[in-house]
Amino acid sequence: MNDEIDLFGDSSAKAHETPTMEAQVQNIVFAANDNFYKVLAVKIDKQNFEYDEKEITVTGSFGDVQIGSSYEFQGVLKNHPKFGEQFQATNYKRLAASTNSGVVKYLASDKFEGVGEKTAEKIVAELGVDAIDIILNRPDVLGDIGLKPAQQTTIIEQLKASDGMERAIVALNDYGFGASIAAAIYAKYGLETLHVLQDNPYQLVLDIEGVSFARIDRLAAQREMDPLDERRIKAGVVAAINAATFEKGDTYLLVDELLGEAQQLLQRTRNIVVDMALIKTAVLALTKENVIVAEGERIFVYTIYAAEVEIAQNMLALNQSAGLFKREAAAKALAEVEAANPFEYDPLQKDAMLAALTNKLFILTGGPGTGKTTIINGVVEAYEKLLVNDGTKADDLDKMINLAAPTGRAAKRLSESTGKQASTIHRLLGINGREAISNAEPTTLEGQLLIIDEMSMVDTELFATVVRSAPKNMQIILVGDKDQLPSVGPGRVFYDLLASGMLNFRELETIHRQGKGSTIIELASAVKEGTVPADLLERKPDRSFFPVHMAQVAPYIEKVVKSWIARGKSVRDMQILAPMYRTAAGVNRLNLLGQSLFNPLKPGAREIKWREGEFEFGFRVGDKVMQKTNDPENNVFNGDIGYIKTIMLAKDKENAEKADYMEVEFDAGMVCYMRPDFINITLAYATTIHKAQGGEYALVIMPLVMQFGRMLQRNLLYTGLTRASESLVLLGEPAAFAKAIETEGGDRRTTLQQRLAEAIDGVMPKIPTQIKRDQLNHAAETVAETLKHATAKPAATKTAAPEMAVADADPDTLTIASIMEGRFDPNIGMGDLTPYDFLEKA
Ligand SMILES: Nc1ncnc2c1ncn2[C@@H]1O[C@H](COP(=O)(O)OP(=O)(O)OP(=O)(O)O)[C@@H](O)[C@H]1O
Repeated sequence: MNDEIDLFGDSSAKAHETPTMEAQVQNIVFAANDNFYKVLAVKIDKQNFEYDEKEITVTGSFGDVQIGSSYEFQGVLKNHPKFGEQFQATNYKRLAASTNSGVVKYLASDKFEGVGEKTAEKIVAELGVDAIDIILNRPDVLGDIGLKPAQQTTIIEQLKASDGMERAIVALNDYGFGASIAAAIYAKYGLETLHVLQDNPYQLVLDIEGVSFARIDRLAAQREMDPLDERRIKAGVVAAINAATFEKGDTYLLVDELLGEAQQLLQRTRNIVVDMALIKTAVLALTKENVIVAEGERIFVYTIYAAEVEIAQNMLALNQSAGLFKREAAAKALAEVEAANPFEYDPLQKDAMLAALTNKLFILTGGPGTGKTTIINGVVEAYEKLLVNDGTKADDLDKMINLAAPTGRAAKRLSESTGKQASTIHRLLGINGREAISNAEPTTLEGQLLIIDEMSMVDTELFATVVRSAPKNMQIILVGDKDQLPSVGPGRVFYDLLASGMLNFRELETIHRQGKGSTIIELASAVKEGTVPADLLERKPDRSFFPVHMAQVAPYIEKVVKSWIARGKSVRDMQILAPMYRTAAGVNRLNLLGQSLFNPLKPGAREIKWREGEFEFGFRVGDKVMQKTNDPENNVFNGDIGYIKTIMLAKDKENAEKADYMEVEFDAGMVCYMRPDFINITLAYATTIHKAQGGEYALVIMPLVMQFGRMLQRNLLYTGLTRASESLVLLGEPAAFAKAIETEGGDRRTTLQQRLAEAIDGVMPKIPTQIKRDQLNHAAETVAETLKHATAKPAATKTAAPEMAVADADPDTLTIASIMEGRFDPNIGMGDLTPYDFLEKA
């Protein structure tokens, strides 16, 4: 039954070079319940690689593995830090069963309801060791040997399902899909998986997150699928909307933009000409199939369109219902909580807490140090008191309140500050972050209350999933800082919910954090207000701004870092943040600098040379690194920070596979990386501000130079500097600081506020609304025109940074105008001041 499925005709040739073994499964040590990942204990019959033992652990994506059956496994031998040598299978196939007892055990297992050991023994006695293949080929054989009809049906259906699943997994392994993504694909298509893969692999682009158009296009090209096939054009259109909305954070695209983007994508990946008429036909077909929705000139992916509508409807309905507790009871509980506090809540805080306790929906925003965490704590405590008064047992309280945040790091901080269990939103909803969120089947939340912190980072689709998972009577409190960067994914939910003015919210204004953190917070407030503080360049106990040119950024950071190290401080407590990767003040360059200072290459020490595009560096033991993708199997997620503990080099032949190998220690535990996995980590002495969202560091060093160009935006600057809890070192051009403040970037095109208004008026949009052909014709003309001009335009030239060196400016008389005009020499006024001074006194 298990003929090797060779979709693209190249796997058999590779099989010879790939480490391969035939082995009998002794036991299933672990089977993930939400994907195909399994750990098997096997006894080796034969292998084509060096390995002295007879038994080994095999990991990988497998279907319904049968204990006692023999399989051929292909993959690599790895050295796991905890579990020793393991065979990591990239694919497998079942060989003919080798023992009768194995087949009996399988048929008698609880997969086959109503089939006991006796019946299983009877089947094997009659049909022999090949019983399963015989039944699959000739199902009526079970009747012939006298099984009851119900038993026949159970066995045949279960065997067919398991066989189909196995074929699908083998094919998915062949494509190189990992366990989670394979599970997402199988969850979507079930027994149709093979059919979809063979007939229209482009469907995966539409249905499964993380399956890129380019990847499927490469595979389809190998199969010589027609590049003008309608299925390809449709997938290209959807991929183009997804790419454009993700890049800009908008929830929709204008139709003329879409046609242009789609044409470019479809032409680029196969180097062909795609007629606009074909794309228009595909757009029309997709609107008819409800894959995309057109509303006037705006085109949405259906799931995002529906997500905005759903969020609006749910939020409004929730907002109109009263909370579980009455005002008097809530006030009494709050007074008790406050009495036990070392301080009194300010009036705005009190008001916010009362609103949080007595409304079904409550939204809280505030800058750093205004007491958001304090309010979460107070509300949780008061809520627990109220629940106990209402008869909830103390042991059940934890189940009643869900605390969640969008990233692992933010969840950890929430858990530390509340002393209660907090999880990522994904984990709370039981979704692994790999399947398209619209395909995910989240668990229904339990309990009475859901509090989400760092809400500004939550995107439209994730929040729609939250809303869908929360039972109608669940109270929701959303907490965040609206002035921070919006989510990475499309939308700006938190901002829109607040800006609509239709939902219960409070904004905290009084800064309560005293002492060390205070002038950083003052600076943050000024940035938020859009003003450059007069004391920007003054030295404060906790912050300083060193006015330097781009070329001096690295040498100055070096001084700051050396001083940090000299004071016995650790790399763990500091972070260099920059808005972008390139330039001499960008993340890449500063990572190399950070590495050279914190972890210089010692003579004879190991280093694995690596390259990310133009960025070349080496991984060393001790390096601070960041995970760049979600890896639910190892419990590490995009943005998690770890430290390299072990490096093995291929040339030293220290591991069985004689390969380059690293082990990285994360909070969640040790994770191993082989060369193909190295792209999942990068150096993290410096990171982008986006990646640092939700994190907090004792020291933040942040360069700001005009060369950062478009990235100089107010909310980016604000997010970066509010990551600092004790010390902040800004360095660069004051003009860049001023430009960031002037630029209220991040204006995303979304319709959530419009949907809220429609919901309140009771005129919800009809889903879907179809696009008209004349609208497309008009759009196509615009695109053709734009493209014509675009080809005629010379390549964009970089805008030069404004001249800064005018030597007669005095920092004491610094004005915003002078900064903006560049009438300021960044070096004047530095005198003997060095970063050492700042840090020595801090
Ligand atoms: N009413 C108050 N009186 C005195 N101190 C307060 C008051 N409210 C909060 N604080 C204190 O101010 C500090 C900052 O509060 P909190 O951590 O809750 O702010 P936050 O908004 O969550 O800040 P961040 O976003 O930076 O984490 C804490 O030390 C807290 O104990």
